[in-house]
Amino acid sequence: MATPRIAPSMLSSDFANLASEAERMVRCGADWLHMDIMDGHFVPNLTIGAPVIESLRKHTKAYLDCHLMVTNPLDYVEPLGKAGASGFTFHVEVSKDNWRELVRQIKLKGMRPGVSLKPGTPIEEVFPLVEAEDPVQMVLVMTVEPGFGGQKFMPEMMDKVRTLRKKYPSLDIEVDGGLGPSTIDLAASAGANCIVAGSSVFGAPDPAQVISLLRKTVENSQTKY
Ligand SMILES: O=C(CO)[C@@H](O)[C@H](O)COP(=O)(O)O
Repeated sequence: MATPRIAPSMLSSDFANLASEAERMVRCGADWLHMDIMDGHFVPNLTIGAPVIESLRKHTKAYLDCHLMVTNPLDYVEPLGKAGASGFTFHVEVSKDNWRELVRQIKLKGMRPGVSLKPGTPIEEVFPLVEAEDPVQMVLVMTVEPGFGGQKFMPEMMDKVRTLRKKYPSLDIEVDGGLGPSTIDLAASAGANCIVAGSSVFGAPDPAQVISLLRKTVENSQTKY
């Protein structure tokens, strides 16, 4: 069984107070901190890069789950490894020719490799990466178009999660976009165990309560599939 991981998306935090926001999320029960790295090219938004991860690393020991929404992920491996990133999840759409090299480099730099796919990308495209001799260790199924927080969850993406869970019982399957108390049932019952949640956590009067509810829902669902 895959371990439940609740990962608040720091994209919804107050970037001017990133260190204290990170500490607050850890105090509220976050397992991972989800860091959205966007290059303004792969997606129409620009966020943070290795220098910010390096600064944040000085203030927290938390697992920094980096999601690379960038056109050239290979360029980010060395700087992010040095900066102290924990997970490095790249997009399959831009890595068709070099994913083996990417996975190799990510591991070499001490990070955990993951692959992500946009809503329009068929799930079959990630199978070779999970089944490789040197495989990715997580698949991140996007449940919104990547680029911005606060969008509506796409329930039709749950077919992808179900397919993955059936094929790979112990794989880390992460979902990202529009997750919160009203959508977690669908994601958890489909088989997701890593839950990224931005606005539902940061916008809640009691983020700890939301994080706890997300975790309990994942735990309860795991006994049923
Ligand atoms: O990667 C992304 C958006 O591209 C996400 O991580 C969002 O930041 C999630 O935010 P919510 O949909 O939970 O508000």
